Amino acid sequence: MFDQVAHCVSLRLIFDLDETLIDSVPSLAAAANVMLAELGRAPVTPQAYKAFVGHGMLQQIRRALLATGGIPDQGVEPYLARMMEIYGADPVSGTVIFPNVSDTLHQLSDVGHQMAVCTQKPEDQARTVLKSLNLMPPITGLTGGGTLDVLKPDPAMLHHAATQLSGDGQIVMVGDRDVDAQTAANAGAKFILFTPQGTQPDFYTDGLFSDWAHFPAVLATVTGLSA
Ligand SMILES: O=C(O)COP(=O)(O)O
Repeated sequence: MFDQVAHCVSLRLIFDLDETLIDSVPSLAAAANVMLAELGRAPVTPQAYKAFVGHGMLQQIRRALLATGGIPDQGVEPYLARMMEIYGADPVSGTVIFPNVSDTLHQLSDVGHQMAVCTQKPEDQARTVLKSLNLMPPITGLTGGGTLDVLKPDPAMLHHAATQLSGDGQIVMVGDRDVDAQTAANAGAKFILFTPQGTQPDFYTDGLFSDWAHFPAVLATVTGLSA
C-alpha cells in the first residue's frame, strides 16, 4: 500500500490530535469529573463529554458546567484553571492511540512526508501526550492551544503548523470533525476525515477513512499521487 506514496514529493500532513490520533475523552472526562465533584456536581459520562470536545479547554469546561447545572457566579475561568491543573498533571493516563496510527505515521515518515499536529489542546499537554505515545517523532511540528492567540478554525493555526515543516509540499489536513474541515477550507488546504464509526459527514471532505491502515491509500487518491 505504501508503494502508492513511495515515489512522491514530500507532503506536509497536518493532523488534529483529540479523537483523530488519540482517544483522550476518558482522561478528559475523568479530570473534569474531579473538578465537577469539588463543585458538588454529578459526573458526566465519557460519551457525553465527547460532545464537549473540539473547540478547546475553555469550551469543554463551559459545556460541562452548562450540562451539570449551569455556569456558577464566579464564571468559567476558575473551573478552567482547576481543570488545567488536574488534567495537566497527567494528560496521559486513560488516553489511548487509535489502532494502526503509529505504524502508518512511521511509514509515511520513512517515505519522506513531513508531519505536524494542529490541536486546540494546550500545547504543553499535547506535547506530553505525543512524546509519551512515541509519536514525536515522526511528528515534528506542533501548534496547540496557546501557541497563537486564536484557535481552529482560524487558518492561522494550520498555516503555523505547516510553516514548522520544511519545504513547500502540498498541505493536507486530517481531522475528525467539522471544525477541522472548516480550518482546512479557510486555509485552502485539502481535508481528509477520520471517522472511526464510518459515519458520513454533513460537511465537505476530500476523502475519509475509518482505519488508519487505509489512510495512505486515501491520501494517495486525494493528492493524485496514485496516478
Ligand atoms: O481541546 C479540544 O477541545 C480538542 O482538541 P483537538 O483540536 O485536538 O480535537
